[in-house]
Amino acid sequence: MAELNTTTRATGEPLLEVDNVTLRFGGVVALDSVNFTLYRGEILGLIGPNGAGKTTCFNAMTGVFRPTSGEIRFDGERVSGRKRYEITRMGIARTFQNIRLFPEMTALENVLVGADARHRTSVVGALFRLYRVAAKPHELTEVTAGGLPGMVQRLRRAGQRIFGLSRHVLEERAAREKAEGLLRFVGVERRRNELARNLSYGEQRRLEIARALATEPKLLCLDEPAAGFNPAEKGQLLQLIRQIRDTGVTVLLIEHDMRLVMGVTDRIVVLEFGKKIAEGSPAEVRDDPKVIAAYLGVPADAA
Ligand SMILES: Nc1ncnc2c1ncn2[C@@H]1O[C@H](COP(=O)(O)OP(=O)(O)OP(=O)(O)O)[C@@H](O)[C@H]1O
Repeated sequence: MAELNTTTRATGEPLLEVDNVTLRFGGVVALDSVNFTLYRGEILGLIGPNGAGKTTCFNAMTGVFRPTSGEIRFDGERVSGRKRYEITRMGIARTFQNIRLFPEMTALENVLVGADARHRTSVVGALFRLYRVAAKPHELTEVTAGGLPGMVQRLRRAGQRIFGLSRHVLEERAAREKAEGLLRFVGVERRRNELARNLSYGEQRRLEIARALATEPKLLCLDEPAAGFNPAEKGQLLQLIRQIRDTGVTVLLIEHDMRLVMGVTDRIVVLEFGKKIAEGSPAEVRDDPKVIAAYLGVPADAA
């Protein structure tokens, strides 16, 4: 199935380096001296049987857990020890195994929240500021009170507020347009004003991807994005992942569906019991006796 892959667009330049990472939960060694590099522009699959350490690896990359030892570098900078929002701003976004949207917000608002994680001035904050400023009309009508100094001071304050407001309005408008573009990109633009909880399961999964893309990531980590999908939806997801990569975003994919993984990834890293047991092209990994043994549950030398 490797022939289904699009041409590798990786530049050969490392984007994310997992350097000898070990992560323990008490007595459980979830990651055991794991090493791999993700190259800019590639789609890398991270696979392995249940409990192999895939999600823990995502969690270590995105600041949920700190490695017990070893280091993760992104774009040359150390990730380990940074706060989650800092890592988002560095350019790593993710989706979750279990969908984590804001169910009582509209699809569009969910994407705006993603954009907000990135912006210097908060777009969501701007919406609230709009109400606050609109509630103070007396400051403009009383502008002549207090003589010339008071007038100048009030005019300056009003000017600053109006200037600040217009900047926020412009920023909010740009964010809205971008969010609508992302909803269009993932194919749920018709549902933009619908509450997230009313979207179908497949639409919610796509919405999660749009929200992650709104943070303008260099790297998008997808944790089992095809879980619960029918074959047609999996085919559409495969296309979407390729399109995401074609926009210049590097993709790290955890997925149990082998057809999807083999069809869309450029390279694959295989974990088992927290250790990396194989790495290579989809064809190499598919034919690796250690991988076959890990999946079939038989010793490698007997596979
Ligand atoms: N927060 C935690 N506390 C304790 N143990 C944990 C925690 N998270 C994961 N583990 C353990 O670490 C190991 C790796 O789990 P992880 O969820 O990373 O595997 P996975 O490869 O993502 O599995 P799956 O495919 O089932 O999602 C497992 O033994 C798991 O029980």
